[in-house]
Amino acid sequence: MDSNARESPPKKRRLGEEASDIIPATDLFLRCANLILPWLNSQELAAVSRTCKTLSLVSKSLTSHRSLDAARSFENIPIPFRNSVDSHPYAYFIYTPFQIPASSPPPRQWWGAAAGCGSESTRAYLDSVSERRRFGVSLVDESGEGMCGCQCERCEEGYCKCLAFAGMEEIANECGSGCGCGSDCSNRVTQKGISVGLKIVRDEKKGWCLYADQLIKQGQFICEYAGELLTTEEARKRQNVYDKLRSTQSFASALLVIREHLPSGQACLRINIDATRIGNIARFINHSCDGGNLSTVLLRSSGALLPRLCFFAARDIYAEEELSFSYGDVRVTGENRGNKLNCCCGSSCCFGTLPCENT
Ligand SMILES: C[S@@+](CC[C@H](N)C(=O)[O-])C[C@H]1O[C@@H](n2cnc3c(N)ncnc32)[C@H](O)[C@@H]1O
Repeated sequence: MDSNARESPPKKRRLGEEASDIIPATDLFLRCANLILPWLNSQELAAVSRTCKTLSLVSKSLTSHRSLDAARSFENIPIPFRNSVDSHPYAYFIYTPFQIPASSPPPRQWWGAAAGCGSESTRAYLDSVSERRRFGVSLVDESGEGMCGCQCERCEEGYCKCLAFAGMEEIANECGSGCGCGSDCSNRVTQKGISVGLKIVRDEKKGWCLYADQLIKQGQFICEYAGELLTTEEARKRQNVYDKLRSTQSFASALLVIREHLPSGQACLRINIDATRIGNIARFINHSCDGGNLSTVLLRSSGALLPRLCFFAARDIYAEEELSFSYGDVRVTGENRGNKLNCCCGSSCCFGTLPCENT
């Protein structure tokens, strides 16, 4: 027998090891990559993809999956990114469909791969989302015996006679965790998540923008503004950091300060929601000096401590229209911070600068 044609010696097996148990090293490497890479943020993914061809291919596939759904299956329908302006395929942030307490450091989230151990943790989180039914921070104890709420079994859209009779019409607008009606109740429109076609489109001047991807009828619910709930002290700290980042690089923050005037007219509740690191697709809604095409409503489900900022269509909105609202009055709030941003809303009444809150 020719020495070149000699068979290589059989691979040594450990006791009890079957031939079918041996996974080729490349397969094992690929499996590990598919388990680990979906947990990485965009910068980490880019760094890893430069190390070898296999990781570059896995990263490419993850990137294209990520660009197909900013909402990572947390919403009823996917919300894709569209970019014909530069080379950013998607924006990286952690997705939450509702307000959550501030988290430091931000958690990791599985994104971009169809199935695996990470997708199970996403599934568990999704189940807890539907369990909580978007009530927000609650005043109702675990047993469901609410401080407020009703025993209704059926309510009309936008109206529950128990909430009105209890003298709570100014405070609670939707049924919540203390109510007897179920999640199918028609007085829980904003708790059911996003049901209109949307997409996130890149603009040269404004960065990412939220667009309608279908006709949205006047009054239809779009989404709520979800993110981390911050104390005012933490909001001020973060705003300083964001201002500094913005002065050295292109950086878009999404920290919103909301003031709720309570029925007495005297007290004012201040809510700071930061969607910069953890948020939902509302973080892509840009400012328009003419008020835009969205109306904002502070909605509180019965039993909830804090209201939620919800966006509705202020008029019929056509597919391919950008969604926008007014961030505030530029003449009142714009004076205070030096670091002003140019407004590119394009409306005929544009003030030239973006409103900025002195947090
Ligand atoms: C809540 S984010 C909106 C999404 C943002 N465009 C992005 O790329 O992530 C707010 C930031 O968007 C930009 N922006 C919003 N409205 C704008 C406008 N009318 N003109 C220019 N930039 C705008 C500013 O950088 C602002 O700080």
